[in-house]
Amino acid sequence: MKSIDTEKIEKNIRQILIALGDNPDREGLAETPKRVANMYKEVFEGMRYSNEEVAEMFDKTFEEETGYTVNKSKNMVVVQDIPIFSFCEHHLALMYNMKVAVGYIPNKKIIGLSKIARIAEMVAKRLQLQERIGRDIAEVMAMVANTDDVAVVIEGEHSCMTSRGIKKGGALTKTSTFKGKFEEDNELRNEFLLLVK
Ligand SMILES: Nc1nc2c(ncn2[C@@H]2O[C@H](COP(=O)(O)OP(=O)(O)OP(=O)(O)O)[C@@H](O)[C@H]2O)c(=O)[nH]1
Ligand SMILES: [Zn+2]
Repeated sequence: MKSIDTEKIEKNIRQILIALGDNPDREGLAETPKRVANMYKEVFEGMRYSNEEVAEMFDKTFEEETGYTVNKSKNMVVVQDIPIFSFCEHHLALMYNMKVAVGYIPNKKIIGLSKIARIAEMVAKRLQLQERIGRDIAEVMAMVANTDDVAVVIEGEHSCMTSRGIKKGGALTKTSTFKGKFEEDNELRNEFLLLVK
């Protein structure tokens, strides 16, 4: 676990305000460096933890009592439409309208459903790439669920593409990550994609 140096962020945001030609001491801006530092602490919380540490944090599983996996090795659990925000590492720009779908095939134990959303949220709270958010979620899920059979689909809009640069508002990026049986078994992968459509 690492800590986020809010004092350093505060000092540097003040310098950015000066570089922008504004007066950091005027009333509206006086507390802005502190506010931004606190905001960064919140929205980049996931940078404090490795994927292993995130897995330990949300490792709430239940022995599989429902018979869900008995003789049906391919039964999957899917949680979709998990809303997240993130920040692209290239521009520090917001990724928004993001929705995550996570599927896995239980291996003797099942994960508390809210923990799946918590995992997605925590890894998104880093300087990210959409592709890497998918990989991070899949990696943490695999550790918590003790299975390699994990699928993640993410869609999102990137403000670095919609509000600046090429300015293509509405352009939607979709990424997928498949591990284990989802990677090997076309039928299974298609079933997952059909479920989350
Ligand atoms: N693969 C991927 N690319 C991203 C993501 N977020 C932002 N990018 C892209 O990262 C690239 C950075 O490209 P550069 O050419 O270095 O940056 P730039 O000059 O600001 O480029 P433009 O955005 O085209 O104006 C851009 O094409 C962004 O659209 C992401 O999550 N995944
Ligand atoms: Zn960007």
